Amino acid sequence: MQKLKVDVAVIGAGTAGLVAYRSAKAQGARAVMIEGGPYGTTCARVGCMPSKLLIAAAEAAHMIDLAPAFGVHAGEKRVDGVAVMERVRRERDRFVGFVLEGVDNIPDQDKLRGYARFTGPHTLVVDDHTEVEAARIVIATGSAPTQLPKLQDVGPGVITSDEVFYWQDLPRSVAVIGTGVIGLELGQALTRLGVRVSVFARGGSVAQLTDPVVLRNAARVMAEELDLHFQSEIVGAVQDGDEVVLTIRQNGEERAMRFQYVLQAAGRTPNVAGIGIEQLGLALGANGVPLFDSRTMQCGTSHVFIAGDANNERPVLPEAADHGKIAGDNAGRYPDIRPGLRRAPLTIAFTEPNIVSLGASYKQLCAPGKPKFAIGQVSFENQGRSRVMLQNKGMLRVYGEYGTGRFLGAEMIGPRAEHIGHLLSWAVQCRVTVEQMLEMPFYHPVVEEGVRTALRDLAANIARGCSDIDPDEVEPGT
Ligand SMILES: Cc1cc2nc3c(=O)[nH]c(=O)nc-3n(C[C@H](O)[C@H](O)[C@H](O)COP(=O)(O)OP(=O)(O)OC[C@H]3O[C@@H](n4cnc5c(N)ncnc54)[C@H](O)[C@@H]3O)c2cc1C
Ligand SMILES: NC(=O)c1ccc[n+]([C@@H]2O[C@H](COP(=O)([O-])OP(=O)(O)OC[C@H]3O[C@@H](n4cnc5c(N)ncnc54)[C@H](O)[C@@H]3O)[C@@H](O)[C@H]2O)c1
Repeated sequence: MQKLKVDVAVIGAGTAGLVAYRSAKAQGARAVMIEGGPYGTTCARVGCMPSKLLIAAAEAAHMIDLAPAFGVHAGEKRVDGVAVMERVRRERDRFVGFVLEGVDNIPDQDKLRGYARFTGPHTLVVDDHTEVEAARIVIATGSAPTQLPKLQDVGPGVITSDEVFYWQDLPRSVAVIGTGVIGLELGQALTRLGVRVSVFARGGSVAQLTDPVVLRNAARVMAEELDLHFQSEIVGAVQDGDEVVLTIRQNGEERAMRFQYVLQAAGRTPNVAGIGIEQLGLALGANGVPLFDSRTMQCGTSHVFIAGDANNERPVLPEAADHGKIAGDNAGRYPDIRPGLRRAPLTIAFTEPNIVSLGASYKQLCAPGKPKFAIGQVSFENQGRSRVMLQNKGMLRVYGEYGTGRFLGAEMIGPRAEHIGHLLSWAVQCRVTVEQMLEMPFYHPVVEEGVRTALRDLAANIARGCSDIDPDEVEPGT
């Protein structure tokens, strides 16, 4: 077996791992990056980029459906599934190509191919061909789609999002399990592209929303377009030829339905099982993830750091990059550990309307021991510009601190919310007050005028010292 001795070993060459490797090198460390799967990152290969490519095609199809309401008629709509998927794969491969170029530029002696597992606190074995002794280690192993026990070993018709972006054609029908970000983004996109889609949720969650008022609104808005079934339990599934017979229990009644595919979108599990993590002797938290400091990415006081989806803190791309930088810097300059830059939280589901949370969530603000907070809100149903664009759906709720008047966060479903989310998360990070936000420019006619309405409502409630919160609405959603 080949033996290697390094300052820093990074496990995983995804976004977090690549950034961690480069950051450790920049600190002057002798570093090696270990990758067991294909290079190219989850984001570019089977995540952010191909999903947004599919959504872009769906938006084009949707504009044709919407056009007659403006008096514009485009003729008969035809979706060429082969061409749609060919563009998704071609453009995806282009994005992956940029990542591969970056990997090619890393010296060969710094790259190891194979799956790493711990054999001791400082030792890793890679696919039984190399033993690595590392003074410090960064775990950046990402996450994998959660496999539902009721759908195990059914057959080729039960898939995850990983398979979707290798399709050669659009399927006839898909059952989506889960109303999280993946389920709603892909479920809506496929519906708009003419695929028969039904979405099943075991509870009532909608993407990352926790504010019960926004959540109810979002459930209604999404159900206007999607065949959405909340409170549905999977009873079982059987592969029958090229279809899956899926049995669902809803309101005590069982129903069997046929779909070409059943897409599991029930969350992602951090890849920390099966890598010998117990060899590290670290305290483990939920999902077996070592307890770590989210400012330094250090696990306990050890020489081990954890970054990206592997730590399950905020499993989105910008956070993976930030985690990787902090972990790599600290692993490189160990034992000089420093807190790195953490930004205001921001998550965006690229559904239409977009679903966004930023800053402190409603659920976080409702946590035991937290002081009361003020709420302001606006509906986009009669908002000027939203109506002009025929996108007058959804609502925004904004949160502020009594006394200081500081802006704390927001949850929303609404038009252009991906941009409004940025604006508001920057305000959270700048720690401005609601009054200061209202002193900023607002053009006309823009969706941001709706944001101003919500902020005015919030400012008034802060000034009054109380909000009109319905007691039925204080229980945060999930
Ligand atoms: C369908 C989908 C859509 C998404 N859309 C968005 C979006 O729009 N915006 C957004 O911000 N985020 C999005 N995300 C989330 C985003 O893709 C992830 O948060 C991000 O890619 C995580 O990066 P990472 O470096 O932690 O993991 P990865 O990129 O998965 O890297 C982990 C690497 O570790 C390797 N590995 C695992 N175990 C081992 C081992 N034992 N030894 C060696 N190598 C190992 C894996 O092969 C992998 O290459 C999406 C995710 C999905 C699935
Ligand atoms: N736009 C984006 O930023 C984006 C897009 C896609 C994915 N992602 C990332 O990928 C992660 C995974 O996405 P996701 O949609 O799979 O997860 P999610 O956590 O957003 O949603 C999971 C869904 O599955 C349901 N569920 C969980 N366990 C279940 C069970 N046993 N049976 C039935 N349903 C069950 C949940 O109720 C929920 O509706 C997200 O957390 C996000 O970080 C981000």
